[in-house]
Amino acid sequence: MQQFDIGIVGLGVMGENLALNFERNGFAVAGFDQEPSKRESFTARASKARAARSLEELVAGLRTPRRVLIMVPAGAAVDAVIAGLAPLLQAGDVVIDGGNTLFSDTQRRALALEDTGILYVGAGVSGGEEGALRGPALMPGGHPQAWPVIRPLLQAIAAKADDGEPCCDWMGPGGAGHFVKMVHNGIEYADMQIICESYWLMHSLLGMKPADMSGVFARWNGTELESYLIAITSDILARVDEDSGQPLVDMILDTAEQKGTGKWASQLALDMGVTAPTIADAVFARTVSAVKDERVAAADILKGPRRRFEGDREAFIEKIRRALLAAKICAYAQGFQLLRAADQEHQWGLQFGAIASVWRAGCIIRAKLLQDIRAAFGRDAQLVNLLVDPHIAQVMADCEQDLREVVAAAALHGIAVPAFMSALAYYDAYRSPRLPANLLQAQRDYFGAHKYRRVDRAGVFHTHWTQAE
Ligand SMILES: NC(=O)C1=CN([C@@H]2O[C@H](COP(=O)(O)OP(=O)(O)OC[C@H]3O[C@@H](n4cnc5c(N)ncnc54)[C@H](OP(=O)(O)O)[C@@H]3O)[C@@H](O)[C@H]2O)C=CC1
Ligand SMILES: O=C(CO)[C@H](O)[C@H](O)COP(=O)(O)O
Repeated sequence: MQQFDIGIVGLGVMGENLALNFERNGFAVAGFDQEPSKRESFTARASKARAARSLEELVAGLRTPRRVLIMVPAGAAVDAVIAGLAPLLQAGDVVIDGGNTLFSDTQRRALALEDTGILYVGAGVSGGEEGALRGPALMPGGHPQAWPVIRPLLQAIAAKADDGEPCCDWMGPGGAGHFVKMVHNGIEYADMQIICESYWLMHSLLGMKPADMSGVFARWNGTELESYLIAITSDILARVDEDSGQPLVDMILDTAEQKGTGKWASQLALDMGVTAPTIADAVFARTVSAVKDERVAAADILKGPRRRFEGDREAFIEKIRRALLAAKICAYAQGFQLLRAADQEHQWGLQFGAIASVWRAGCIIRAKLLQDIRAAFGRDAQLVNLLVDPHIAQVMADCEQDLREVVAAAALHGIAVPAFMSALAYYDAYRSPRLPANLLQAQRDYFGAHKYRRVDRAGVFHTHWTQAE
């Protein structure tokens, strides 16, 4: 009997919780996982949802047009699931990949399914385990005919912003949904890194203990910085390790891992010629953390300053807060630049205000600041850079001196704050009518006859630099 509204393939952290979310919202759900223990735990947690023993059984139980959500690890597993599903489905059925898939893989898969009439969707899903269960932010994109078929279900399970709007909107055709999610994660990487750098400055420069820093982050969460990541940072810093009795954060090895979305965002920024250094530096901050043994050995060889912090500690904590706000804005500016470039290249018709809207709740980067960002794109939907919106530019003007002082203090005390530094460099470069690229062009022309353009007349020019005048 065809009784299920949606089938979910992959009942791991995300798939199982999304299934329970659909069920709570009144939808009949069937799930399948290749791992029998996952099917059992799913059946145990669900009230009416069923675990199928095969893809055939899953598909046979779905109402038409069938809706199948794939929540397996990105890459080969998605291809394997599609290969299993496609022969079982028919034209008009919808397949949604909700994993963190590279957008070009989504475009490739959509193209491969085109002749079958199966409507393929790549949906960004954010919110982690808790978000999946209680209400994630959803960023679907792909075959436009799929949207009316999946919209009622996705908008029902999505987080709701303060104004009641569901944090789920159609991003555009092709790989638009997965591209938007990748940029979300790039911003997530940068935001996490500047929060870590703030913690590290308070630890290294001010000698603060995690419990005290937890209080600082809790206080900050009552300001313009209010966000999920600031809130969880406060919680994390307050947690005591049951085994050692020490703050748990001090017992965690300082080597960061990553699954690839921040790297893709940085690679694509380079490919598209978009300046996104704070996102890239957040990725590099993870890679340098990962070479722990090298860092420990280098610490005995490489010298740095030995200074103590002298100054007003409370005033410096406030400077860090304001630097964090400025750097966070720079990270968002870079993320939206990336979206803008991709939109121009792929003609997706991305609505930047709607994207900011969707990120207001449910997702990992949810933050009060997104209200301002949404308002900025409301004032000018084609805003060339978030930084030049009048309100955002004023916030930057209010905080830029704090960012400078925090970066300067870090540099003078030998504390690595790469994301803060690159945010400041981005801001200064972007607001500079002149940069030293004139000399760079001359160097390129000198050694490679690459030519340059002049400030006083049109055309391209080459100078025989080694010939006497
Ligand atoms: N965890 C998170 O916070 C978030 C994750 N995501 C993305 O969502 C996707 C899923 O993540 P997550 O739930 O954490 O991953 P998990 O590893 O927890 O779950 C994936 C599940 O899919 C199963 N699976 C793998 N291949 C197949 C297959 N061919 N057929 C059926 N089942 C299969 C796995 O089984 P087995 O264990 O046997 O391999 C596993 O049970 C990923 O792309 C991830 O990046 C997105 C947002 C947040
Ligand atoms: O997509 C997510 C949140 O939005 C996932 O949690 C993702 O795993 C985070 O990336 P990484 O594992 O590389 O830190």
